[in-house]
Amino acid sequence: MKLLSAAQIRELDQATIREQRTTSTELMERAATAVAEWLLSHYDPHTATDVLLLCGPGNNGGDGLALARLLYYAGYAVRLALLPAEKYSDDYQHNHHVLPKIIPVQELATDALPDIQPTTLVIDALFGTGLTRPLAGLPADVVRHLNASHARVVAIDLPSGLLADAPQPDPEAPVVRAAHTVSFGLPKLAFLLPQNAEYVGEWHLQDIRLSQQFIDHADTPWHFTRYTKPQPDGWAAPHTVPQPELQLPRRNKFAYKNTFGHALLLAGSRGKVGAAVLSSGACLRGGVGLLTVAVPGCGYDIIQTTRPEAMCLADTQADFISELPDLKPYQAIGIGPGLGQEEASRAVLEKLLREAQVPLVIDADALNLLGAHRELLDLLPENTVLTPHLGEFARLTEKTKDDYHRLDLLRDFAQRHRCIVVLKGAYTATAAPDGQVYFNGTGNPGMGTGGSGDVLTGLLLALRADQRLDPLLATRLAVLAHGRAGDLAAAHTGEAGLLAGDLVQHIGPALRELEAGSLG
Ligand SMILES: NC(=O)C1=CN([C@@H]2O[C@H](COP(=O)(O)OP(=O)(O)OC[C@H]3O[C@@H](n4cnc5c(N)ncnc54)[C@H](O)[C@@H]3O)[C@@H](O)[C@H]2O)[C@@H](O)CC1
Ligand SMILES: [K+]
Repeated sequence: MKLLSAAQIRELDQATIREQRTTSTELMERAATAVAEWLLSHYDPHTATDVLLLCGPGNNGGDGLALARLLYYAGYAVRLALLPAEKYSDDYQHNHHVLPKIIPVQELATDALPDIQPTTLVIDALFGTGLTRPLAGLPADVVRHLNASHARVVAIDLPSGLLADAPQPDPEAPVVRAAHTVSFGLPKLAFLLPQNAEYVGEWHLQDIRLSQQFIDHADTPWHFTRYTKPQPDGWAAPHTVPQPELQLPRRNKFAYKNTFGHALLLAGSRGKVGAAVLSSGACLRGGVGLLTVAVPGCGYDIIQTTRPEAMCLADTQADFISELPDLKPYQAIGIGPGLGQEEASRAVLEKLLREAQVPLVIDADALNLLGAHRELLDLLPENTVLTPHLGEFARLTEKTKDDYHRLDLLRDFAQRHRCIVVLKGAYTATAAPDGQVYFNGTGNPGMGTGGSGDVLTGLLLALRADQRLDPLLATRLAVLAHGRAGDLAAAHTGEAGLLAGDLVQHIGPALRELEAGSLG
């Protein structure tokens, strides 16, 4: 799904009103109803006995007023605290007018801040996408007062004070720290950045039937991919059932090994042969046709024993890789997991970049070598996939000011070097050579464990060797399936107990779920 800017979201609201011949008041009612439904399914009216709605003067505040009415009728004990302003939006005024008179209303002032107890459920409807400047004065006092309480906060659309699509111009200005943010239709770019996690909390999307036509035509570089269960095809389901965004094509009954390619993995050094074991396991589970693993001499017995399905080439050096094998047999080549940074290994990487005629996947120490020898970046073949974590990415580019700056650098890097960059993190961001960026929605914090990246490299290598997939689809599928494997694994092990080896075990089931027409 696309991520739109605050300006595009305003246009989207207007387009929805025009296209559906409805009114902004009705759209606000839909929005408030959607939030009320979310609250009803999360907080019982009998236990949430003190619900305080903080409302600003615009449509976000209007949502809050409409919500107060709906919650009152649903049996919640609600009270309102309103920010005074010179001007209120029309729909704010309408919803103020139709508010049941029995609901207590307080006008906010610096010396009249609301009573907030740890047991109060606070709905933040101060500001949404219409925020134009950092909070100051009374609104800032209200937000500081709220953040100092131990109350649970649910933000409508956006935590107040946060911009939907840009960094905070004033880092000193306060932003509401919400436990949950309930937003409409599409996620906002701000939700996906680590620097905003403390404000956004968990975010949830409620469908309010915003214009799909407008969304389809909207121009944006930002996309979000989440796992959706595929619908069965054939007789069981009509064509009208939406299929997931990303699908792995089913294997043709007459397909043979060549379709799935012969991959070469260069990995491992003394003390880090485990990286080669994990990565090769992931490549095999990723469905590669044939796999050859090149390791230093010390890794030969290990690979032959742990991965009998793979062929193994032993380097003449015992401790690190110093030789590039003949590249002719291979349809895709991966390099980096546990490689080390010996000069001989750097020379192998350089030779590979100069000679390779097939897709490359570059990870870990191979990225560190690129960072230390930036002149090698000019040799990257088009559509090479690089998989840095934040630290490795910083070594390839420059020190970043904030998460937005990092995204700019990411897009710029992918465009300049005509490659695909997978920036690993909570919402792994894949940047394509055309500057489009795809955030991934699968995965969990348990995957922040040694070897998890090696598994992604192996899986990516398998999908890049698959002759049926284009480079970007292969990369996005690998990232989605890697996260999904993590989620399936964590269901058994818990997040803390998750090991990279568990990811390998769950790649098969994750890929099966992503197969076109699969019953999941
Ligand atoms: N437009 C629509 O049709 C819909 C809008 N919706 C809601 O409307 C919100 C956007 O509404 P608005 O565009 O009215 O904007 P907001 O309600 O987010 O804020 C705008 C108001 O805040 C004031 N303001 C902005 N920055 C300020 C600051 N730093 N300090 C003090 N005052 C400030 C503005 O002067 C204006 O009065 C969305 O986030 C969403 O919650 C939903 O009801 C869905 C439909
Ligand atoms: K809000």
